[in-house]
Amino acid sequence: MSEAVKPIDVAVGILMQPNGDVLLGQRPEGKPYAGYWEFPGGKVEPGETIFAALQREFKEELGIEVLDGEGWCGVEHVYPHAHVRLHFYISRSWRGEPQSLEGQAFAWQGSVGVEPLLPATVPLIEWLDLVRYGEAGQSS
Ligand SMILES: Nc1nc2c([nH]c(=O)n2[C@H]2C[C@H](O)[C@@H](COP(=O)(O)OP(=O)(O)OP(=O)(O)O)O2)c(=O)[nH]1
Repeated sequence: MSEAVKPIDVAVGILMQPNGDVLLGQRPEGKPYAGYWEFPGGKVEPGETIFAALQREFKEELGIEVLDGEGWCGVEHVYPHAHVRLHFYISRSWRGEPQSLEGQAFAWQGSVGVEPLLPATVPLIEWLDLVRYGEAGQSS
């Protein structure tokens, strides 16, 4: 079973504007979970640091340069297609305007209204609201 398989490291970036809005992208056709929404990112390549992978993915997917990032949390998830270990970073500092270089849709979101989200990302949204808006921002 999958416990013998080494998880695949994935670098995931949450770009956060001063008002708390965050950037989500929609997975393109041809990938597992096509059409699902996610925070931009991708697999870490051999020999690459997580943050370097994050910078490379943002350049490739969105044409922006991530200048700074703070490791936020790690989540492991076993999908039918892969066992992934997600490394989430929050970045408040980047250069350039996101462009859809791989044909994917993307959207800045305050309270996250796009769906469906990738299953491993769903629980993050509630935790993220605590980072963005504090306890007072919790609706229930
Ligand atoms: N980018 C991203 N990936 C996520 C999130 N949540 C989540 O479960 N994942 C999973 C889905 C995938 O199994 C994996 C990311 O791999 P990917 O296939 O998108 O990576 P990649 O762009 O390097 O893909 P490729 O080169 O193989 O085409 O992480 C998330 O919020 N953002």
